[in-house]
Formats: sequence, structure tokens, C-alpha cells
Amino acid sequence: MAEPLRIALAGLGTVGAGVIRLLAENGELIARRAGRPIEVVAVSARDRGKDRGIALAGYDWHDDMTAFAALDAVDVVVELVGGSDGPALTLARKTLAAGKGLVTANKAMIAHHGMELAALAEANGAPLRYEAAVAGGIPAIKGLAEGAAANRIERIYGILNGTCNFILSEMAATGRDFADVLAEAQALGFAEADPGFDIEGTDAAHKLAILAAIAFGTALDFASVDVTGIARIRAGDIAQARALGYVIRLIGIADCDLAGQEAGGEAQLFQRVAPYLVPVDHPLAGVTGATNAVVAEGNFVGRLLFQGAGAGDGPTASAVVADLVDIARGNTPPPFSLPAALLAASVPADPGHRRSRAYVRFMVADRPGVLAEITAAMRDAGVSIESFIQQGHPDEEDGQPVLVSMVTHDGPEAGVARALALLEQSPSLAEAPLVMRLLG
Ligand SMILES: NC(=O)c1ccc[n+]([C@@H]2O[C@H](COP(=O)([O-])OP(=O)(O)OC[C@H]3O[C@@H](n4cnc5c(N)ncnc54)[C@H](O)[C@@H]3O)[C@@H](O)[C@H]2O)c1
Ligand SMILES: N[C@@H](CCO)C(=O)O
Ligand code: NA
Repeated sequence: MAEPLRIALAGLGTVGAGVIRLLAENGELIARRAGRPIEVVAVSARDRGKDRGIALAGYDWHDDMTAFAALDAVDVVVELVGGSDGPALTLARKTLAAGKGLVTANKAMIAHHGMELAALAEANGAPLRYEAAVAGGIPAIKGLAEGAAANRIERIYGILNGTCNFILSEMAATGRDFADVLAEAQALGFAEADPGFDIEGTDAAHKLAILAAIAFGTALDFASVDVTGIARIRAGDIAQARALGYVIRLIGIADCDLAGQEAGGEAQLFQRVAPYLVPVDHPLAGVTGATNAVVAEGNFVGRLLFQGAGAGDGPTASAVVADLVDIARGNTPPPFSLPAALLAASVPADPGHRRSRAYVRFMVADRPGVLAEITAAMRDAGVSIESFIQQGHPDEEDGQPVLVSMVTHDGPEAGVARALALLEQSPSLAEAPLVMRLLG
């Protein structure tokens, strides 16, 4: 058998320990498939003495992980530390500049610095792979960049954050409280070190921006993702959605209008992460727990659905090691499918022109005239209301604001925004309204 692929592993937390366990259990099978063994030779983490349930005695320990880049005995560095900047980025830059391969699960770093790292990788002939960074164990990047390479991708959307999906589906199934379910997601190893990245939608936005670059051949543009998280969703919204025939899911969605680019200008890139109402008979409605799903619509293949575990030690390790197998086999396409210099510039699309149906929820003072005030604002903004529900909810107590919601007919998003601007100063509203669009 050929020489081993020698790995230095930075980070021995949920994912890092998972990689060690996977290679220990499936190492022989993987060596046969890759044509050569994959061997961890060096490791680094913050705390050398911590009990991780794995034996580290056979590995060369380094307190400073950035030293990996200079080790002759290392072919590929695997970065499983996290953080968009700081030591992870220093390690990534040094590794690629030294011509060594880099495998990472770090979507924050790729979303912020992916273009720079891709250019560095290409300039130094070094492979850069990050399958674990998007949708965990699902081979979504490979499916899109390789399996769907023959297609123009019209639209890409899906459930990209396991923690949020776990929270939303558990709350709906059991009526459990948001904070309680989040604590369980953290204990299961799904959540980011700062779970604000999950619940505010930032983590899903990192992944969406990466997928969009691969799908549309546009330069990675995380900054222009329109992001809304799940923190404002109440049990009452979940109940209202259910009564209307929907479930609530945090969805990342992107499309790209290339007409401008074809006329010599720039492509218009739409990227949004937000909670959506998903019809109960839609394939994404049945995606529960930490499962993720990615839908890609190609102009020849039609609709592809990739589904599987989006977080957790085993599934994420599976994606990390699949990248190592590709490197061992010499299958190293450009990091974003096209060479970095060919990724096209784009401008963010104006969401106001997009059409959708929307669920709009208000917490209102329970007094006469409030509903008339809301419907008048909708009328004045030209928004057509399909249904309006004021429904008692078990959380309510006398004198407390009441949850009322409406569903609009299909119309430009700017219309709902105009109506809510008209209501902005209204003393009848106890908090800002919540808008969730219906997934079409
Ligand atoms: N947990 C998941 O399900 C999952 C899924 C996909 C991607 N990811 C990504 O994988 C990466 C790791 O996530 P995790 O859940 O394993 O995190 P974790 O917090 O469990 O582990 C992080 C590890 O990095 C080490 N570390 C931190 N700072 C370090 C430093 N300066 N030098 C050396 N080691 C250092 C810690 O000691 C720890 O061993 C993150 O980028 C995360 O976003 C995680
Ligand atoms: N915190 C992330 C981990 C996987 O990227 C999630 O919950 O999806
Ligand atoms: Na993946």
C-alpha cells in the first residue's frame, strides 16, 4: 500500500474526538478505499489533561497548533477549533502558504475568509476542503459541486442549522420551553460555542453564503445575507402555524439573476435566512431534530434533495474524513468549484420586489379598534389579507397583550414593510410585529 496521508489535528472537542474515533474504528476500510492509510500523527487542543475518552498517547502533542504548518511529517492539517478569525485563521493561512492541505469544519472562517483562502490554496497547489462546514454529515458540497456540476442551479434552499431545527421541532412536538430545548441541543454537542450564532441565524447564513458561491459561481458574499433568527418565535406562533397547516422552520434560501451579468454588468444575488412557514406536506416539513436538508434546483437534473444529520460528532467526523479520502485519492477540485479568480462579482438583489405570502403576528392590547387599525394600515399599504385570526392562547392572562396573526395574499414584500412602518408608532402594539414568509 502507498505511503500514509499524515494528518495533524487541531481541536479535540465534539468533532475532533469524533474524527479520532472514526479513524480508529473504520481505518482499515478507509485505507482500502483511499488507496493509502490516513494516519493522525500530531494533535493540539487547549487542555492536554482533559479526559475525552480517547487515547492520545500515540500522537505528537503541540500546545501551539499553528506550529503544524511547519512540520515536515504532516501532509494535511485538519482544523476543528472554530472561530472566524484568531488562531484558526492563522493556522489556515500558514498551512496553505506552506503548500499543505487544509480540511476544516469551520463555516464561520470559510464564510468570512473563503475567497482569500481559496486563492492561497490555488497559488500554493494545496487542497482546501470543508464538507463538514455545511450541513454536517450530508455530502451537500460534493453533491452540488461535483454531482450537479453539469447544471445551471436556479435556486438553493434548505434547513442549514441543526440546533434551530431541533429547537423548533421539539417545541412543536412537546410544547417544551425554548431555553430548555436549547440547553439540550448544547448538551448533545450540536450548538456553536456561542449559541447566539445558531439562534440568531448567523451560522445558517455562513452556510448559505458558501452554498450560494458554489451553486451560482459568484464570489462569496456573507455580508449581504438578509438574516433573521428564531429568538422571537413564540409557542403561540407555532400553534397558529399548525392551525393553518404549516410548521415553522429556519430556512436559508438563495437565487441569482444572471441577466445583468450576461449583459456585461453584475449578477443579482438574493440570500436570506429566516423562519418560514412550511406547508405540512412539503418535504422540509418532515425534517425534524438536528437533521438538515438542502434542496438544489438544477436546469437539467430538476430538484435534488440532500438530507441527513447536520450536526453531532459522528456525522460531522464522517464529512471531515470523506474530505481526507478525497485528498488521499488526489481528487481536489477548486475549493468553490471554479477557480477563485473566475467567481463573478454580484450585487445584492432588492428583496422589496420579491413576491410572497406572509404570516404577520402582532401582540396587541385587547381593546376595541385595534384590529381595525391594523387592517387599515394593510389597506393603505396595498396589502391584501387572506385570513385574520385572533385566537385565545393558554399563555394569556387578563390584561396581557393578545396574539393576533394574519396571512396575506401573494404580493410584493415591500407592501408588508410599508404597512408595518405605518404601525410603528402605534400604542396598540406591545412589541414589534413578527413577519414570517410562507415557503412557496
Ligand atoms: N459540533 C458540531 O456538530 C459541528 C458540526 C459542523 C461543524 N462544526 C464546526 O467544527 C468546529 C469545532 O466544533 P466542535 O463542536 O468540535 O467545538 P468544541 O468546542 O467541542 O471543540 C473545540 C476544540 O478546539 C480546541 N481549541 C480551542 N482553542 C484552541 C487553541 N487556541 N488551540 C488549540 N485548540 C484549541 C478546544 O480545546 C476543543 O478541543 C467549529 O468550527 C464548528 O463550527 C461543528
Ligand atoms: N451549530 C451547528 C453545527 C453544525 O454546523 C448546527 O447546529 O447546525
Ligand atoms: Na456537509
